[in-house]
Amino acid sequence: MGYKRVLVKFSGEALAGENGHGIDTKILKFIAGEIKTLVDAGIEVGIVIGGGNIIRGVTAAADGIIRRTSGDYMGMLATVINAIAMQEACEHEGMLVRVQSAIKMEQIAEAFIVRRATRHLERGRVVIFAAGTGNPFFTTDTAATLRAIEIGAEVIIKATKVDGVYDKDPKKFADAIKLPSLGYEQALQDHIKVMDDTSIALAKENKLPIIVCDMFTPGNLLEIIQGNFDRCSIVK
Ligand SMILES: Nc1ncnc2c1ncn2[C@@H]1O[C@H](COP(=O)(O)OP(=O)(O)OP(=O)(O)O)[C@@H](O)[C@H]1O
Ligand SMILES: O=c1ccn([C@@H]2O[C@H](COP(=O)(O)O)[C@@H](O)[C@H]2O)c(=O)[nH]1
Repeated sequence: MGYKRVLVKFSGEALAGENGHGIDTKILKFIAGEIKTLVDAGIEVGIVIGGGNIIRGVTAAADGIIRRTSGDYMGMLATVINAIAMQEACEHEGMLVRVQSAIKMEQIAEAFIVRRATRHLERGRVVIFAAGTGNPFFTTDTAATLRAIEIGAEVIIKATKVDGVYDKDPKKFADAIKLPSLGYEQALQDHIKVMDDTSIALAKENKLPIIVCDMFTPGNLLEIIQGNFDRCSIVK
């Protein structure tokens, strides 16, 4: 068993590394190396990267000076910055990469066209989907789930700072218990937070399994995609 076409959503926040903001090129290089192991294994890879290392709409709008919609567009632009950085890092590792943006910006990225994206994937190119869904009030988790469904990915993998889904936030509670496998309904009822409810509902409706794993464990992504679920959680 194993997957042939996957969508991996990487944490934007984690790109910042120890700086706490911006982009740490050592982390970019590490992630590109992990993506290369998938491409070398013949897996078709779509990618979404968050924007939390630069700006989130909710935070930008917190004191009422910036409107939420503007903050969200700023957040979507942040994901384009991350996508371009990741494209560079992947090309540096020798991969063929295309960035497709949900907001038109023809000088720096292709527009998102699903048929074109799938053609790139068939040809072994990594496709990075930028600018989220192109709409405010959504997140890159939802954008990643949407793109996964559109391109016919067999799974969405949320590669983040925790190694799975817990009964409560493990970054806040030392006694949090890991849940290796859970149903969509439970994930929605418990508001697991590691993925937002909109993305879980969309995945549920389209029977798309969600895997949550640690993005910093070398070899983790390939192992999971090849069918070893020991070091992750699966929502299905
Ligand atoms: N039930 C839970 N199980 C696991 N992690 C949880 C849970 N509840 C909250 N979290 C938190 O969710 C975080 C991951 O999701 P979040 O979308 O916030 O981060 P991200 O992957 O860095 O996203 P972005 O790309 O927007 O920066 C984890 O770092 C963890 O602290
Ligand atoms: O479809 C989308 C996706 C994202 N946004 C905004 O961008 C930021 C960054 O994305 P994260 O998922 O938080 O990493 C997000 O906070 C939103 O403000 C959006 O509006 N629509």
